Amino acid sequence: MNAKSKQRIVLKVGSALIAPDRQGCSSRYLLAIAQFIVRCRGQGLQVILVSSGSIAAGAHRFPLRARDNSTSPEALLALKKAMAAAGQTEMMATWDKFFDFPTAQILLTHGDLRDRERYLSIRDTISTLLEHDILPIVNENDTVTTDALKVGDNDNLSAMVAAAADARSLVICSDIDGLYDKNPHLNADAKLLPEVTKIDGSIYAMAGGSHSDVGTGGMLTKIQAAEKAVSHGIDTYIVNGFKESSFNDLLLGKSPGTLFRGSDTPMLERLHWFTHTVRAQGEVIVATTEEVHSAEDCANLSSDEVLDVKGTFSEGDTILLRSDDGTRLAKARSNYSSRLLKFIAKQDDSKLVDSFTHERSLIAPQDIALLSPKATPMEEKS
Ligand SMILES: Nc1ncnc2c1ncn2[C@@H]1O[C@H](COP(=O)(O)OP(=O)(O)O)[C@@H](O)[C@H]1O
Ligand SMILES: N[C@@H](CCC(=O)OP(=O)(O)O)C(=O)O
Repeated sequence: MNAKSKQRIVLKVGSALIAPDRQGCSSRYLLAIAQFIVRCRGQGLQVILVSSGSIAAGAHRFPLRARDNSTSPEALLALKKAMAAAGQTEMMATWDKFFDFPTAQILLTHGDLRDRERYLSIRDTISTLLEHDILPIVNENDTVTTDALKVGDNDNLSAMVAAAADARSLVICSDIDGLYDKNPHLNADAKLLPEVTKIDGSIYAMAGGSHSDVGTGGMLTKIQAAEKAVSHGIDTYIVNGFKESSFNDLLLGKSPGTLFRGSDTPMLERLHWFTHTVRAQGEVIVATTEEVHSAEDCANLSSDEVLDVKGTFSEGDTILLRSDDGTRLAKARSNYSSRLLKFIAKQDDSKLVDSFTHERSLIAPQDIALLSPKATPMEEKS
């Protein structure tokens, strides 16, 4: 990590702040956020903005269709994508008006981030923009995404971007003060957690979904994002973006909401990308947990240890290694397609198996990430 990139901050802004009334973009909350960005840059920080809100901002362009209850799910999805396309330009124009420095639009899908070559290209572009004092504004490319291609929410996207940019901190601006021990919209006695030192099942259990009709994911996706970011050494804040005081506090070095402190022992860059950004396209079931203890065990997996192959994947795709009792063991890259792997695993003829595997192991040794046995929702999503 070079010293310069440690000065980077990623700011994620939720839809409710962009278009609070679904009547196009509003400067009501964005002014304070824009001032925060200007002041961060004034302090020598490089800022990357991850801005949600294209759908919320574009909704008012489709008043009749959006209110029509008879619209099919397919037509609704097409409508959302059209709203995103129309709203994205409006949102970029709105942000642009606040600044006397240039902004640049970056639209990404998960398909871009999980491909190593494209990922590295995204990283280079972000760095080049920052070196030229241009503010990158990132959003998911909602118009082209499908279920298989999308990240699905901008909390996780912002953590992936923060890791790619090697940021020092990630600030997630929401419509609430931070993470509470239970959903405060449903529980009057909910308490705010000022700091979370360890993200485990008990933290995920506190998170509920979104109550608004513009937010995506609620607290669950924010915790997933924090888990991704802290393992990269990135301090992650969830703050209330409606309150100007949140930004004043942050500038004074105070945490106005919930802080998840970045790990002192961050994962290696490629391993982090593989663990937290790439998703598995299929599963390989092995006989017992005992067989996979280390990355070396994975790399040496033999065909008779493979019990089953699930899903359809190609050579070079990422797979999840699971034991037959369901334990998640590792994420790894397969050297074989699912069809060929199934065929090899079924063979009793060891000579035939050897003819396939003597030059190439089943699992590619350079990309293996061991997983903790207790799956968290973050891992289930990866
Ligand atoms: N434990 C919790 N603490 C705080 N908010 C929670 C919790 N569980 C669920 N929520 C919901 O998450 C919402 C914030 O997420 P979301 O609606 O997706 O907004 P954003 O647009 O900021 O991403 C809160 O307003 C609240 O309704
Ligand atoms: N990409 C979508 C936003 C998705 C999203 O995560 O929204 P939010 O929960 O408001 O941050 C859009 O621009 O409308």
